[in-house]
Amino acid sequence: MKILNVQQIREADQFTIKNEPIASIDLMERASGQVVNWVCKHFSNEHEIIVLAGSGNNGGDGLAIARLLSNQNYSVKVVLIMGESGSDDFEQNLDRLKSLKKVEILNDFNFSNSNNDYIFIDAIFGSGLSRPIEGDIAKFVQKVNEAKGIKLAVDIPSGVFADEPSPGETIFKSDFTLSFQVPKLAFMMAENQQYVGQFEILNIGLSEEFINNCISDYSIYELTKELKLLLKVDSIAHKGIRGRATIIAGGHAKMGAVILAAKGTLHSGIGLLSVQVCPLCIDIIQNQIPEALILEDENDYVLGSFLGYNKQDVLVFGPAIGFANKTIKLLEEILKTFKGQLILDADAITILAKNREMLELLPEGTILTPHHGEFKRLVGNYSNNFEALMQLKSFCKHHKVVVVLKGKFTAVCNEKGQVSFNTTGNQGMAKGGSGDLLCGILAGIAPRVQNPFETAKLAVYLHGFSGDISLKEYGENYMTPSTMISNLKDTFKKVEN
Ligand SMILES: NC(=O)C1=CN([C@@H]2O[C@H](COP(=O)(O)OP(=O)(O)OC[C@H]3O[C@@H](n4cnc5c(N)ncnc54)[C@H](O)[C@@H]3O)[C@@H](O)[C@H]2O)[C@@H](O)CC1
Ligand SMILES: [K+]
Repeated sequence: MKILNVQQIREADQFTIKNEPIASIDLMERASGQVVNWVCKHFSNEHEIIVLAGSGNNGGDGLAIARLLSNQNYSVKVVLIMGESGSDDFEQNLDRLKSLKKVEILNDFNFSNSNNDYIFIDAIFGSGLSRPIEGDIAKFVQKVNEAKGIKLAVDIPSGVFADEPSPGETIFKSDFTLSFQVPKLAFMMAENQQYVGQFEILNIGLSEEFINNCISDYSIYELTKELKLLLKVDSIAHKGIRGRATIIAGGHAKMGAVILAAKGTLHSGIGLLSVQVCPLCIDIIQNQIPEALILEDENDYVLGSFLGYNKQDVLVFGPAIGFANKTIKLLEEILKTFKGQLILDADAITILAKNREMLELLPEGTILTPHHGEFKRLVGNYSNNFEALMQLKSFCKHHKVVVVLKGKFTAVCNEKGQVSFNTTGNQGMAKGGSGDLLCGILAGIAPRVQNPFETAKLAVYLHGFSGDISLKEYGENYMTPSTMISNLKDTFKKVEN
């Protein structure tokens, strides 16, 4: 699903109005109708509806929504935040609403009576927001934010800028945001979560042709039939077709990370798995992962032996591996010689950040999987996710790598600076070991997908999906990366069918 900026969405509106053709007021009616359908589906007409309308087209939507909900027998009140004169479509909808005579139209609202059955619909500002909300409107929005009731934003919460950081201090806090046709970049930024709530994209019939032709660096990942085929192998498959992976992670007393990654790789379809371990840890792996071949390191407590790896399709390096000089040298050697798919995580990323000359050795197409703390070590500090995104794109372009920046909406970026956001996953996954499992899944599918960007997007999706199953099955407290490994079973069933 493509993410478009405000300018592009405006052009898509205009193109649709001209070429469908449809009058602007009728397009507004269609958009409002979709919001009303959604409300009717989710909330009974026992709820009291309060529509907060600005004077632009977002306000126009609000007035149409008020009329249509009233026609569905909801009790509706409208508060005109900016008076009675506004855009053409606003004024036309105000006339329609007045002639309906069923909806009370107010200039202010007494919040003291509001309760949890109230639904406040924010149609104050949409994509036309051009400056922070201030003065009386800000005071009003603050009162709504403090009031009891369900909060629903039309298109975008008032005060949130769609394409850039929102500088204002007063922003409508929604439980649900019902946005038209395409998601907005702001929805993918963790700092906006408290305002956006859960977002839904409503199809209002804007020209698909126009949207397909829009160029955008941003999209939301969706699993398609073609992507599912990436994981299929011939019925005469042998382990070579499924690929060979080696995991170089952990070290003495840090074998948990290795086991989680290794299980992730095995249960994602790898043909042959090898694990490099210190001699003292061989038994642990042989007990826990009987499928794994052991590559014995010559060091007792840290990993440091370069073992060739020339038959390997994919190599994971980093989880809990530490920072011993021998380990750093091993990574350097691998960067210089390994020709397959390299996946670098955790301590490997910190090693690169501290030994910056090694960054220039990164093979093209390497997948790096930092969380924000690790990414900041690589690129320096940033204060919001829009800045992080710019850093992400420039890092990937400069080093010609794929970076998985892990967070609420994990962003996967390729060497062209194209960014795909993932929407599977949940807060129950924010636990130690979750990243190790992701590395494992990446390694498990990489040899079949054979494209680092597609591998990373799909692995992040699968990882989040199994997290979502775990959440349903076990709840956010009980679930662990280990339950997610067992839920890979249903995850792959879904993907395979
Ligand atoms: N035909 C279309 O173009 C469609 C537009 N739609 C709706 O139209 C919205 C965009 O409408 P508009 O472009 O009229 O913009 P808005 O309705 O967001 O508001 C714009 C108005 O508010 C003023 N304004 C902006 N920031 C302000 C601030 N901080 N304080 C005070 N005033 C401020 C602007 O000067 C302008 O007059 C979308 O979000 C969507 O809800 C939908 O009806 C779908 C179809
Ligand atoms: K709004």
